[in-house]
Amino acid sequence: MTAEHTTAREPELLRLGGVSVRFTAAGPPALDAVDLDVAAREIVCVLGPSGSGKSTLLRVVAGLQQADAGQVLLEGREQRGVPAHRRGVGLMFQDHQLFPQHDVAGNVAFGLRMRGVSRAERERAVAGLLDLVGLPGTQRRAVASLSGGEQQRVALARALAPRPRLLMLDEPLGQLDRGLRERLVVELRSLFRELGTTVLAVTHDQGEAFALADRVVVMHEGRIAQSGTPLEVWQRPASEFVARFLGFDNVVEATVRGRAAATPWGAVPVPDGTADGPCRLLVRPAGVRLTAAPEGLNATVEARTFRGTHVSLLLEPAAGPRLEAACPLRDAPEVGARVGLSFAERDVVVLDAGGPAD
Ligand SMILES: Nc1ncnc2c1ncn2[C@@H]1O[C@H](COP(=O)(O)OP(=O)(O)OP(=O)(O)O)[C@@H](O)[C@H]1O
Repeated sequence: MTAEHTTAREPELLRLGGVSVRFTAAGPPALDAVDLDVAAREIVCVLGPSGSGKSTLLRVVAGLQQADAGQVLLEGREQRGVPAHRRGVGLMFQDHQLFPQHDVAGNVAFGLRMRGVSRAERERAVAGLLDLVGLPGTQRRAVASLSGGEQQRVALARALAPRPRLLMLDEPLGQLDRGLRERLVVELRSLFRELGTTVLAVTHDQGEAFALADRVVVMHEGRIAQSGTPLEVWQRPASEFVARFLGFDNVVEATVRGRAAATPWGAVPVPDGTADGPCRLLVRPAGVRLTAAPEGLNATVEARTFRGTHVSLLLEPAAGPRLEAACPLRDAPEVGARVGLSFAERDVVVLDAGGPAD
């Protein structure tokens, strides 16, 4: 350990510095000089499309994959050469791999038995953990007799049992149906908060990431495209890639001059302080306001989709590409209706330079 890691400031619980992994000499790296810090008790969710390097990142931290370059530090200590079982990290994978020949207690106690914890202590710990995950008294149940959601909780109890300093979850709720996932994710968050667990989770489901995380890290082609609180990333996607990944498609070329940008949709107001010149611009659907035609930009309603809290409208404007608008239920016009459009500055985001997402 070098001197800079022993200075006054507590080191991050996890620090990745310039971590690269390359599986093939010819292709792009799976991880490309990734820097990432995770503070103690922080819940970080890594989000990204398939193949962006999320699992590889977890595997490097766990010691299941060697980095070709860069450093992994846990509590300030370089982990190169430290085997997976000595890193003090817990892992829970998508297919939770419970041992079918063991009952619930046998599964939860697995890591404790490996560490030589006494039987009485194991029994106490298992009972406590099963209470914690909402499965009290299920010690003797066969894992095959449990529902998917219950098995997921057993897997979680097993991962928590050795009290890992860092808990890593790979698509933790991937197999479960949406309703159960939404409920479990809320439970997980409060459980981690209560225990003060530091969590690094990987998911391709943005709803899950946004509900679980203190901080969301969006990956693209082995690099971190954006890191921020769920609100920051949602409100201010940094690039066109992140915007489109989150499902925002109202992105156009624009030229900013003062407080407005010239776009194919006409003039769009931009936030104060935006630099003059060409850029890519996002208008979040909530910022596309409907007015009575023929005010503003005229458009026809092509489709409407009920989203529970609002209606999503697909609009064909008189000029420029199609637009999505989010509209309150009671105000949603019918398909075929002609409407006028205006744009709300607070939902306009100037995106970082860089080519359009592929
Ligand atoms: N063992 C391996 N050998 C060769 N290539 C690999 C290996 N593991 C991963 N890759 C490649 O590295 C890249 C990153 O893969 P990784 O599994 O980390 O992505 P991911 O974001 O977790 O994807 P998914 O969401 O599909 O699980 C992909 O291009 C993948 O094909």
